[in-house]
Amino acid sequence: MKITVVGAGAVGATCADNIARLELAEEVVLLDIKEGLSEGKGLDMLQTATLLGFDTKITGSTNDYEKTAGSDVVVITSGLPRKPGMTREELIGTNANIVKGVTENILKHSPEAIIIIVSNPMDTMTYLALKASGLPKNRIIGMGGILDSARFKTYLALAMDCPPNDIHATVVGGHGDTTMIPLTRLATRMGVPVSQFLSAEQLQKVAADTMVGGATLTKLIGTSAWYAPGAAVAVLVESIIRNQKHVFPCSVYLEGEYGQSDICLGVPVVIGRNGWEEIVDIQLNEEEKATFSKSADAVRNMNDVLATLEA
Ligand SMILES: NC(=O)c1ccc[n+]([C@@H]2O[C@H](COP(=O)([O-])OP(=O)(O)OC[C@H]3O[C@@H](n4cnc5c(N)ncnc54)[C@H](O)[C@@H]3O)[C@@H](O)[C@H]2O)c1
Ligand SMILES: O=C(O)C[C@H](O)C(=O)O
Repeated sequence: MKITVVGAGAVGATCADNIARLELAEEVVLLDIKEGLSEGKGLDMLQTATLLGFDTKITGSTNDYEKTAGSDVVVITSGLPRKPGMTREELIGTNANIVKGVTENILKHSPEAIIIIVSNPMDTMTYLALKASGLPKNRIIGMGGILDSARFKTYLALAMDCPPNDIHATVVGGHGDTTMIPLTRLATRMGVPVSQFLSAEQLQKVAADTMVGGATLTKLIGTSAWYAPGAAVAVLVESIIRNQKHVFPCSVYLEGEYGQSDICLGVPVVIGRNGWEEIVDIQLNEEEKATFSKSADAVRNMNDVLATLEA
């Protein structure tokens, strides 16, 4: 197996590091436009192999797509991150061109690849990659919901003072400060509804903290997060490579599911060797359906901006 990560910045390098440690492929290629960055970070990572005991070749590449040829999975993280006070949506002007160009270059050398989109605004970048590539819909996956769900579980665990791994909870909808939907009603602590442990006010605060989880970190760090995003990508790649069939919330192309069409939005999907293989219907209640529909409207408005950029 061969996996390429495009963008050797904070998120891309963390993805590559996790993927190498998990030995998900014989070779991981890290590509960036900044001269020497991916070669340097790749070599640094490779020098952890004897310390951490993994056996993955790591190749750096300054914009040479020949080196990515024959990749089974490609993760696109190239593009600007937001600064404190910004929304992810404000990145569209710069990142749309980057994501489109990278997608085209990747496919010239890896026509069979499954592509994971990380660059923001992620749902719109996923839609753009799908339209620009013409690939079958199951091979384009936007990563956001896995990260948002990890944050949701973390905040729930902190509020209940319990281990995060005892929590099952999911976030659907868009990967935006106002578009993501933490499904509080369905969250459980080992199968017991979290409402049995937390008041309505506490649950509301957990949901609100989850929604601005990325903004909170951006304010603290000065740029956006990378440890949890890198780990979230790695578990997604692992489910593909090892055909694990995990159900993860991912941004995928909807054709009537959840009442939406011609849009990429976060819903639970089965992830296996073919990419996303099936959409799982959560059976949202009326209130959740209305929130999902509002989230879709906001993402669709962003998708409409793409046409103005191309003009
Ligand atoms: N979907 C998510 O859950 C999620 C999570 C975290 C970050 N992000 C997004 O991921 C992106 C990257 O974040 P980061 O913190 O790693 O930023 P970063 O600035 O650290 O790294 C981005 C890298 O992309 C490179 N790049 C730019 N144009 C390129 C091109 N045409 N080809 C190859 N490389 C190119 C840059 O040189 C840079 O090294 C941002 O858009 C950020 O908003 C998304
Ligand atoms: O918050 C951001 O801008 C980056 C990313 O989408 C995140 O949620 O960490």
